[in-house]
Amino acid sequence: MRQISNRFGNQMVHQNLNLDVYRGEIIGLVGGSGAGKSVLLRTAIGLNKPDTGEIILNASPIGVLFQHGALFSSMTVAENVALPLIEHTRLSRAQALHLAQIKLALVGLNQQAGEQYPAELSGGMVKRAALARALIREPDIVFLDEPTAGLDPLNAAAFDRLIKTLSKALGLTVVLVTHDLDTLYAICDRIAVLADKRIVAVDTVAKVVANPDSWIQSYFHGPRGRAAAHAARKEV
Ligand SMILES: Nc1ncnc2c1ncn2[C@@H]1O[C@H](COP(=O)(O)OP(=O)(O)OP(=O)(O)O)[C@@H](O)[C@H]1O
Repeated sequence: MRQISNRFGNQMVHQNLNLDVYRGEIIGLVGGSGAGKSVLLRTAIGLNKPDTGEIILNASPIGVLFQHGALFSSMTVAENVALPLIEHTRLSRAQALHLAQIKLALVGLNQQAGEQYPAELSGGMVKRAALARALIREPDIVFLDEPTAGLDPLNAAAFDRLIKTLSKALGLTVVLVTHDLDTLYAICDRIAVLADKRIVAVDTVAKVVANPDSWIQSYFHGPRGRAAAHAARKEV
């Protein structure tokens, strides 16, 4: 991202923002509520045209997991996962559904789950299904908006592991927006901090945590930040 600016009315959300994402890394984007993380994600994937600047994306296709999973309730889980193939390729419906089952297996969902409707699955299973859909066109890069939001801690940790395993096994680049400090410590190779309309720090977790910026200090060294850091150290 080069010199990105986004303005809504007289509200400037991003101003001359720059960020590089490296191939194969998991990079976490953090920032306060309303800092502009979702807008930045939408800009990166082309859903929002920035007022200035450019996105240089050497990847095609891309995969996206939206904040609320966004599966269609009137379709089965497998039909949801197959949809991008049905829309963007010449595969038959049967072929697309077959590939959907394979992707569902990759994220740990069986055939029976594929035949159910989203409302019949648990929150964790819906997230997995949404991830399978994001992966269905074999993207080089996926954008995940708060992937663990709404999951209980055990399911959130399992979903973190799944993202990391898939990223390393498939060489997949992952850009994720998160408020989940455990996710940051557990799976992110680097963290980008969005504050004051730009990326104020981008580095490994250890280096970002040591950054003297006041927002970073209060975010990572508040009670929850300390607990997450402590838990991460214990795991190592
Ligand atoms: N389409 C839009 N029209 C007008 N204002 C918008 C639009 N989209 C976002 N905004 C504003 O841009 C700012 C950044 O919003 P954004 O959703 O990116 O924040 P965020 O960092 O993702 O927040 P959160 O962590 O709470 O999800 C907010 O003040 C929001 O009201």
